[in-house]
Amino acid sequence: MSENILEMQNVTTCVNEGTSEEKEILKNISLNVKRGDFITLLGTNGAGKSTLLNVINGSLSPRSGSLKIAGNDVTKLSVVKRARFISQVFQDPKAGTAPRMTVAENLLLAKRRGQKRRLKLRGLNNALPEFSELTKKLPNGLSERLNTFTGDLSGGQRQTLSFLMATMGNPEILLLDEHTAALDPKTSQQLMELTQNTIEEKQLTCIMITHHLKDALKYGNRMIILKRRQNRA
Ligand SMILES: Nc1ncnc2c1ncn2[C@@H]1O[C@H](COP(=O)(O)OP(=O)(O)OP(=O)(O)O)[C@@H](O)[C@H]1O
Repeated sequence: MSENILEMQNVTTCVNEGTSEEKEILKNISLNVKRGDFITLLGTNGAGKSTLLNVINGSLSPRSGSLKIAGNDVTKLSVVKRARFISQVFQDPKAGTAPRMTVAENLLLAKRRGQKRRLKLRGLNNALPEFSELTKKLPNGLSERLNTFTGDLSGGQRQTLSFLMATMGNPEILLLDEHTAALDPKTSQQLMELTQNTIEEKQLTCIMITHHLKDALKYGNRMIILKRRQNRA
């Protein structure tokens, strides 16, 4: 398959625009991502990797250039509206889940993503067998913690849950921003294996930021290295 799922054309981004602190972060970046690509994104601290993901997820608007996802021009689309195409897992295990909700409640929210919001989490009991099945093969004993508040989970369990929630709806693009970096080596390795298996099984398109060249070479089919611009502070 050679269809481009993401087309980024000459994107330039700027922070603190119009002030003395104005700074260009990305300049004229063009990138085509094919459906099914698993891209690993490397670069030194401050090179602009997270900024690139922020432009894709819509939390940062480009100063110039354009962005298409699945053929739709999303350049001016808000983060919320882009959420039907994109899922992201962040480095911080606290970022992807609601701490005062249980694992099962979080999963139900993820399952109903894009549907009309309801005040009550109806249907939770009916969904429990499905969630039990979904989590059974996952590392960290998550299937034993379905009724635990996510705030009481370990970092590894929480990050595994965030990853499951991000991928259960088969997003067009999965963005991983150093999602294993806060975990111990063994847990990090388990989550990387889960990541690779899920991407393969669901044939997802993924861009993953990592600082580990070994992981970048092992897991991706394409590697991109962002270089920090010399004239930037
Ligand atoms: N809102 C902002 N205001 C000012 N500077 C910013 C802002 N966002 C990013 N930057 C700067 O832009 C540059 C790129 O940041 P970014 O977080 O994208 O880098 P990165 O490659 O992800 O770095 P790291 O590997 O450390 O996470 C950095 O110099 C950062 O300080």
